[in-house]
Amino acid sequence: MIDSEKSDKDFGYNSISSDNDSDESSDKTDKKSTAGTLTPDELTAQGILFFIAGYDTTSAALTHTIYYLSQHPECQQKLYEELKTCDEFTYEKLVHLKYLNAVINETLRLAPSLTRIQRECVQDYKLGNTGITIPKGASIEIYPYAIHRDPEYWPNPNDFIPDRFLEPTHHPYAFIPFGGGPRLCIGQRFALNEMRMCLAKLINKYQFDLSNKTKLDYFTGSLLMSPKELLVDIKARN
Ligand code: HEM
Repeated sequence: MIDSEKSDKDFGYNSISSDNDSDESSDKTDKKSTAGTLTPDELTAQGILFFIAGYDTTSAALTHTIYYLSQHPECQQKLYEELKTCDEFTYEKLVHLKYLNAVINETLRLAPSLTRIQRECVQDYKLGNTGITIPKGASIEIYPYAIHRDPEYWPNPNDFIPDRFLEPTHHPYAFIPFGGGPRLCIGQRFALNEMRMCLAKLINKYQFDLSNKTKLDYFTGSLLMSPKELLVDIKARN
């Protein structure tokens, strides 16, 4: 869906933490890595990033999916019916379940785990015919949350309507839960597989309903849309 073949230069910007500047923020005493190697600081940073980027994002997305499905029992039923048509839950089979994928996409549209993507402009860049020039050095903040709810691209933008992803016609950059360009989320495929498997197993066995304790509160002060907890009623299906 996203043209990740395009280079950042096509858009006039580079990722903030590009290879060239990655050493600037690290301890001056830390040895610079040479091509093909990582310093201990870089290894630690990558390890921490994988925990934050790889765990919290997916758990937030799964929490939101259960929340929306509890709010919309008709969508949950439709998903359950689709799952019943699948003889075994394998990655290969789940990837073809259209409604399951639509539910996940619609969840990531309404609640993109990462609300903000950052870039730094590396050269003056004219923004089409808008008359706006982004100056070199400017920090660029891209808000998937706002783009995903723009009524210009999404009719009834605040409503949970998985069907809109069955035959999607949206502009590719109107849906960017995993970012875009060369720094697109490296874990996108893994995360989607993980979510498909987890949801298939959960919805196949259990029914989730809103309870009078259901309330979505978020941890604040982070880039992540990270729910504190989700209390819902759970019934085992027969
Ligand atoms: C639903 C789950 C996930 C969402 C919504 C998500 C979203 C994102 C977004 C928006 C970015 C920034 C992309 C950009 O700057 O253009 C990103 C980067 C990244 N993600 Fe994910 N992510 C998810 C799961 C994962 C998983 C499972 C992993 C690892 C196993 C992962 C690893 C990373 C890493 C390492 C980066 C930095 C890539 C770079 O700067 O080159 N993410 N993710």
